[in-house]
Amino acid sequence: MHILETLAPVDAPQGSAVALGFFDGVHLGHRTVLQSAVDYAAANGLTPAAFTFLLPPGNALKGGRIFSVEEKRRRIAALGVREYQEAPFADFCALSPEDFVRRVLVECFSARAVFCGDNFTFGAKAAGDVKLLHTLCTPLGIRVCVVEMAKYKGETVSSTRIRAALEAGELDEVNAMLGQPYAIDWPVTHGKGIGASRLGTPTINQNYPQGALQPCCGVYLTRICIGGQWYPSATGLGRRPTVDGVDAPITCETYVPGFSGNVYGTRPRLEFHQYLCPVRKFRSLEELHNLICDAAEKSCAYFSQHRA
Ligand SMILES: Cc1cc2nc3c(=O)[nH]c(=O)nc-3n(C[C@H](O)[C@H](O)[C@H](O)COP(=O)(O)O)c2cc1C
Ligand SMILES: Nc1ncnc2c1ncn2[C@@H]1O[C@H](COP(=O)(O)OP(=O)(O)OP(=O)(O)O)[C@@H](O)[C@H]1O
Repeated sequence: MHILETLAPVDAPQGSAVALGFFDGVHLGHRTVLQSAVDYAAANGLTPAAFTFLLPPGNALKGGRIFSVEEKRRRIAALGVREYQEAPFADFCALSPEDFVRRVLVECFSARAVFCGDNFTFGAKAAGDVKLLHTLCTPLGIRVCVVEMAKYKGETVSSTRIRAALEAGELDEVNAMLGQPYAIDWPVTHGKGIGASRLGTPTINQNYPQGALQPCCGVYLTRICIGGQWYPSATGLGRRPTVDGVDAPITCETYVPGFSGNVYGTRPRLEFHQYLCPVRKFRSLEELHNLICDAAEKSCAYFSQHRA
């Protein structure tokens, strides 16, 4: 997938079929939009493309980010999008709906067809809706394809709903709506070294950056990809009441049984598969050690049954 980080013409000599949206989570609905554009492009000799955008970290327009920029790109690339435009929000947010169609769809994408869901809005202050998109695109020979809204348990899937489920610790619901396990890939940082020196369970620390949505604190069964290999693992996300004060920062730490190696500075992918229990204050480090080993055993058992 070719990534353009500015509002500039993409490589689409025969024109493109473009999926439109922010796509945080690349959830079931987003997948339908993106896949429809890819399929339409293949059937009509067009370039499969997506238009999305970057919001500054503190921007609350879309809530906390479900995925890193890289994770979102990875999932969209896997669907077959070839030209991916990720413009800074500030570069186009003041455009009127008419100017959005001209500057973005015509001048950047040479769009022949655009794909979105029923709730898609565009242009300054989200003034344009699907009806206006039809009105503006049809005379220009751009086909507007509105996909059916994806539902889960009878209700529309949305990034907002997935954020709420993540915060509530409803990981099964989250993963069902995403269509793939929730995952992070934050850089590995140094912890206090207690895990390796005093607990016998060294951990990989991947703390959430500003602007990222932090899921419900707790202990999770996870798997982690290091050097191209997946390992069952157990992750503690929370304040570590056993070793830290109550107002210490939240950390995200993963114990990978059987793994030893230096991963500082790398960005391993960590997939969350099951919520196990809340984080607790233990009376001794031994009890904490037992919890971590027990969670790791459960993870190994889980992945020996569920080949992902
Ligand atoms: C699977 C797992 C579960 C954890 N659960 C808890 C917990 O319930 N209570 C707690 O105080 N700390 C918990 N932790 C965090 C540990 O306190 C932390 O990993 C340990 O102190 C090592 O910290 P370090 O990275 O600074 O060396 C957990 C860690 C893991 C990996
Ligand atoms: N459930 C869904 N089914 C089909 N398409 C959807 C669905 N949800 C969103 N879309 C479409 O996917 C594209 C990206 O949408 P957007 O990123 O705004 O997602 P969202 O899930 O509605 O997010 P939020 O909850 O943050 O508003 C848009 O074209 C939108 O219309």
